Amino acid sequence: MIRIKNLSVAYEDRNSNNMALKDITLELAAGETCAIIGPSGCGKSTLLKVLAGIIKKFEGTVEINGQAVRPQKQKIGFIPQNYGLLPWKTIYENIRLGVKIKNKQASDNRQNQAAMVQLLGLDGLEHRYPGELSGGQQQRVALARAFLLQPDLLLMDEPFSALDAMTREEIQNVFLQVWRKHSVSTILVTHHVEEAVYLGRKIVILSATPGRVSKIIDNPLFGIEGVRNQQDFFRLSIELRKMIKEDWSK
Ligand SMILES: Nc1ncnc2c1ncn2[C@@H]1O[C@H](COP(=O)(O)OP(=O)(O)OP(=O)(O)O)[C@@H](O)[C@H]1O
Repeated sequence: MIRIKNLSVAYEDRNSNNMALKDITLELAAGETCAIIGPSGCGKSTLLKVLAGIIKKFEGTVEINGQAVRPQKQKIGFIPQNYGLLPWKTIYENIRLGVKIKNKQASDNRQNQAAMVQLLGLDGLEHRYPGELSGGQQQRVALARAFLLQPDLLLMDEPFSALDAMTREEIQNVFLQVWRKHSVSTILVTHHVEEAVYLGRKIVILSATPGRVSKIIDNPLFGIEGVRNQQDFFRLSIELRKMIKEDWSK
């Protein structure tokens, strides 16, 4: 369970306080996915950084499974916009990085790793370097690394934004396939309404700077096989787009 209560974050500039997030309250049940959508600069990345334990100075409470955020104790997977792969390490080493840091007896995980490599279609690429892979393949490596860690919480910051439309759809499906198997609690930041409807069990709309929660939508279409081609999917996407337009023009 992820519990955020009255979270406010301000960046200290030389002369003033720059409020990035204001009074955010949000709960996410274990194994749930949540898509965050908000205008540029409203504090989405800031929210992920608080949850990842990178930003430690804030007001309010943030708990992962009943405990304050402590990345040394909890397993938090973070996929940044550029995938966060180390260019000087092979794909094999990159995938192992998370478990290697967290679990000293990482040898137990070799079987899991082989299964994950197969699930994500990375067979045969293990000895290459990130620079020798396509964007979509690098995204798969980042997902394999995050899922292998079996994190308490997975954070993804616009992870599919650099991909072309077809690859994006394919990787979204890969994400859902792996998520179904491992049910990892996931918070995903996106600028795409359809992506929010496809991947978010909960959809959170944030208002313009400083980010506040404008709406939380329980998405009835999440996880339905083939939903992307159904009328309901288009209808909800249009409704959501309308809500967002109204909210952001306030
Ligand atoms: N290190 C920092 N110091 C001062 N201000 C910052 C810092 N990082 C972010 N900000 C400011 O905080 C606000 C929120 O930034 P953040 O990156 O969280 O927004 P975002 O919603 O992720 O934006 P985008 O959608 O454009 O990526 C912005 O006004 C930004 O200028």
